[in-house]
Amino acid sequence: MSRQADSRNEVAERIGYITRVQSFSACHRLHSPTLSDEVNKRIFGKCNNPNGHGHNYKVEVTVRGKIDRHTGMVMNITDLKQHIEEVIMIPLDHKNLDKDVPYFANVVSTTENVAVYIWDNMVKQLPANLLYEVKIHETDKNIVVYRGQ
Ligand SMILES: Nc1nc2c(c(=O)[nH]1)N=C([C@H](O)[C@H](O)COP(=O)(O)OP(=O)(O)OP(=O)(O)O)CN2
Ligand SMILES: [Zn+2]
Repeated sequence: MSRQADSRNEVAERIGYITRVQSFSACHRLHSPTLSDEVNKRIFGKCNNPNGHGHNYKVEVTVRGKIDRHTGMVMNITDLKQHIEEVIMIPLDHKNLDKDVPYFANVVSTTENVAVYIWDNMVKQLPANLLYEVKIHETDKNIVVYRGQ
């Protein structure tokens, strides 16, 4: 091993990324309380159906941080699983997002806003500066990324 590599092994910090994937099922209706019924129908089309529609969402939660030289981990995935259970599964799985989740009473339940909801709650639970990205597959074709900006 070269001297440079030796010195990197001794002092340099390695940055790693961990992604945990979690699926949940929920229904919703795209409808903005700040727009008329007519405009809602025009903008959201079939997704404004008064009785709603459902998705099998797939969420990817990514954390970024130093690989601890003692544990070999950015964070323990067992802990990440527990946070995902509390932030995603308990409040959102098998729920009507608009009616069961108070946050969406006045916030349109687009996938962008679901990603913001997950980010805002996940960031409260994780150690500072660890959360990197929330990616949601609403369908196989519709994917949203939010990085807290
Ligand atoms: N910017 C956004 N646009 C739309 C969202 C959203 O969350 N953000 N959501 C919807 C609808 O809720 C719905 O998810 C769209 O479903 P659909 O068009 O059926 O999904 P696909 O594109 O995968 O289906 P195809 O019919 O095969 O194209 C709409 N817009
Ligand atoms: Zn939808």
